[in-house]
Amino acid sequence: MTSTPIRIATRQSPLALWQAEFVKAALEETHPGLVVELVPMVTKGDIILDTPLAKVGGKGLFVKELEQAMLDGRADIAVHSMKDVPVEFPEGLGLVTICEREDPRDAFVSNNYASIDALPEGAVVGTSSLRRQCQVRAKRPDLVVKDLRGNVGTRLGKLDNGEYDAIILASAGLKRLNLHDRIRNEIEPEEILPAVGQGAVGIECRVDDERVRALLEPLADANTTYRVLCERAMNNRLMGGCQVPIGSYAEIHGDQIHLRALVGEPDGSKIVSGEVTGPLEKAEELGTGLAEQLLEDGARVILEKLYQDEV
Ligand SMILES: NCc1[nH]cc(CCC(=O)O)c1CC(=O)O
Repeated sequence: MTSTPIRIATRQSPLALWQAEFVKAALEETHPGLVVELVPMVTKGDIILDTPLAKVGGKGLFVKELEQAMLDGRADIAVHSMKDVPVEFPEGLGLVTICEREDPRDAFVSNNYASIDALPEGAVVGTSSLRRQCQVRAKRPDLVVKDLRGNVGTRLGKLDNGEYDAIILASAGLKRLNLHDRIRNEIEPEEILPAVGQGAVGIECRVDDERVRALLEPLADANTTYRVLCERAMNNRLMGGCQVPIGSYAEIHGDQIHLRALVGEPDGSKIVSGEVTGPLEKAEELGTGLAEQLLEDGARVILEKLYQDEV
């Protein structure tokens, strides 16, 4: 079978390349004869590596160039970590496929300590995520949280240099890069709620590209899709980007979906949390409903201060 190749626009970090290769392999396996090519690109987020992301307006920093390539016809799809995908898409593009989720939990990584609880007073924890910072500080106000940027390898290097006593990373990223052995402790959602969509890979394409959409369809995982859409509906109502202290986690039990979520002050001094359970086919309504409840319960005050705008 000869056919036009499918071109995947991708960043060049090891994790981004792993994800693009994963989708390439899945497409080629599902559609024998199909040719899939990677189109490596550099995004603004890759260039501004020294400024804390929260200060440069993290939203979408890593995806704009990939989206432009799809709009210009230089690429057909882009593969994203769902937790980095912004709420809105440019006209003509959409997220059409969500693949099976890897471990959604955060991982505690340290050369000297076994868990957050085991850290001594004043220990330095590396993370640039306000969500992680908020939950770590809420649990252990005595710890010092220090900014930590760069791709997974860079972050591990900074830990090994002794700049931090421990760092927190997504388990999924470490597992994908064959770095499972660096995980000292899988942090359960009860301790730190993961980011919306964490551990799931999603695929974006031109919404009117019927051929590509049909080719992508078999790669979708129904359960992951319900869970991530539920989490994202909650996040969308809160207008959350990756730089807002919002955690959430949806799980499926039979035909029911259970969603937990929280919004906190970055310093952990206040956390508003809640949960909801309901029928799977109502996943998105449940997410929006939980967001409304969180706003009523105090999240509105926290978020309006962060956004300096009405929620
Ligand atoms: N924000 C960066 C990012 N985006 C996705 C992952 C990990 C994999 C995933 O969640 O799918 C990571 C690294 C991390 O947070 O440690």
